[in-house]
Amino acid sequence: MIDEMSGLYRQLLGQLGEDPDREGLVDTPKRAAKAMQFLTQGYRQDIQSLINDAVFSSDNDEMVVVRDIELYSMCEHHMLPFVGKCHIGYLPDGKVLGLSKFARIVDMFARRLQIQENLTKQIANCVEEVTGARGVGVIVESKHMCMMMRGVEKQNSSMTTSVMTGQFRESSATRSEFMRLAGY
Ligand SMILES: Nc1nc2c(ncn2[C@@H]2O[C@H](COP(=O)(O)OP(=O)(O)OP(=O)(O)O)[C@@H](O)[C@H]2O)c(=O)[nH]1
Ligand SMILES: [Zn+2]
Repeated sequence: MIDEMSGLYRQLLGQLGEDPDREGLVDTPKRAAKAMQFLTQGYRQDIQSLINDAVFSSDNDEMVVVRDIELYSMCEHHMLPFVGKCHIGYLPDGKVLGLSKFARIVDMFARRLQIQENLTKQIANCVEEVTGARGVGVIVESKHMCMMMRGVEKQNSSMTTSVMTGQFRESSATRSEFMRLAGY
């Protein structure tokens, strides 16, 4: 896969008017292919091995919030990065998830070609499925390079998306508690 992708990057360099054989670029196709593979590794990950049974029984049924998980993804329209943070809250129902797994779930979905709305929903659905929670809230706030480096070239706008399920959707008190704990 790396070799084939390197070939494509080499062609791309040629299309850009570059000389792929000049000193600075000799290893670039391979590096770019490896980088792209890393940035899209979410396609090749499996949720079961990622969670690795790190779901623990607990009789604490109060809200858990993990905030400020940094997020690097790429938009499916331009294949340019969008960068930001994600906050996840859930109401456990007898089971809690290992803390690091929230960040792993975010990365698994972020390292694919995405739109932010779908990414937010996929994270929420996954946390809900894995924990069997009474409700899940996910907020993603990010800046899109396709709006900053090109296109409308707006440097200061950011996009916030949220998905609330179960009790987070039904109860405004639960939602408010989540927003407060997430720092809003
Ligand atoms: N809703 C949403 N839109 C996104 C996201 N990432 C990129 N976009 C938008 O996708 C749209 C694609 O619009 P097109 O008109 O097909 O593409 P374009 O000519 O490159 O658009 P401009 O960016 O306006 O120059 C743009 O409005 C982007 O800002 C995302 O995560 N969510
Ligand atoms: Zn884009």
